[in-house]
Amino acid sequence: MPKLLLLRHGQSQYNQESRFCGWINVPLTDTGKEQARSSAELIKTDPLTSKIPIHLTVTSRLQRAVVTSNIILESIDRLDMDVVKSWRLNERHYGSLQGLKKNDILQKYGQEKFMFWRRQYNGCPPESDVDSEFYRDTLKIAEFDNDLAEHPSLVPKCESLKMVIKRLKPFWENVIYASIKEKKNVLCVTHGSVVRALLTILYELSEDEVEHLNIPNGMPILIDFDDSTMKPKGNSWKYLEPERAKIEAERVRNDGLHQ
Ligand SMILES: O=C(O)[C@H](O)COP(=O)(O)O
Repeated sequence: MPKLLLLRHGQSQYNQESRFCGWINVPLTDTGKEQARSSAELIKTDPLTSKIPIHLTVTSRLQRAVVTSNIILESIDRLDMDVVKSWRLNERHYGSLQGLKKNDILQKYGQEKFMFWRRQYNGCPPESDVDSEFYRDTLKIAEFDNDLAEHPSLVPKCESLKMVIKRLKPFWENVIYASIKEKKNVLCVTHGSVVRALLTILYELSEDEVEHLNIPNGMPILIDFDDSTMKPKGNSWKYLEPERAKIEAERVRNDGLHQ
């Protein structure tokens, strides 16, 4: 039964500072690195995953995900593994909110608008100013990711979850799902919005269901695929640590709500 191990990167500098991050290429904090090591430990020891050979790792172009995957691969002694990196696994582009403190945006625009931008399926933040310092990392990724360099019209200035699903689908079909169909196990280390987007694709979540989904840092999710239908088994995904994931997801939901 092929498997997908899916997780959000460990805590980043902007997670710690409660700032909108998107495509700004901030590093992991020490806590984030520790979370990556704990994820690896869990993958190595949990009876559901300890015997599973991982065949392919996929991650984004942002260092918080790349470093999380490197730490995991080093900890499970699989630095030899093929790793595919793509902008299509990048966090949702948070437009002109990138770099700003979440609570400042809440105070300025109110909770309804704040949560619309953070969680609604069609919630697209205002566009980035392409000359601003907060757009520099976007331009750098656009230059060095071949796929994006060849399709400059795809470089985002802001994104809703709906837009993330659209740009993610080709990578899902051609890389992740293509490997799963060959009975390979895939590790995908990505970002909160991309995990939400993948779960929406896999479980056909409604706009309302995905609006209430919050993804904690560094907590592996296991998805088994049925050998004959090649669809996810059961009607939901499994966190390796479900109780802790619930608590941490609530913390993510409340990010920025208090000063
Ligand atoms: O890009 C970001 O700011 C975070 O990684 C996700 O933030 P959110 O939980 O506010 O969407």
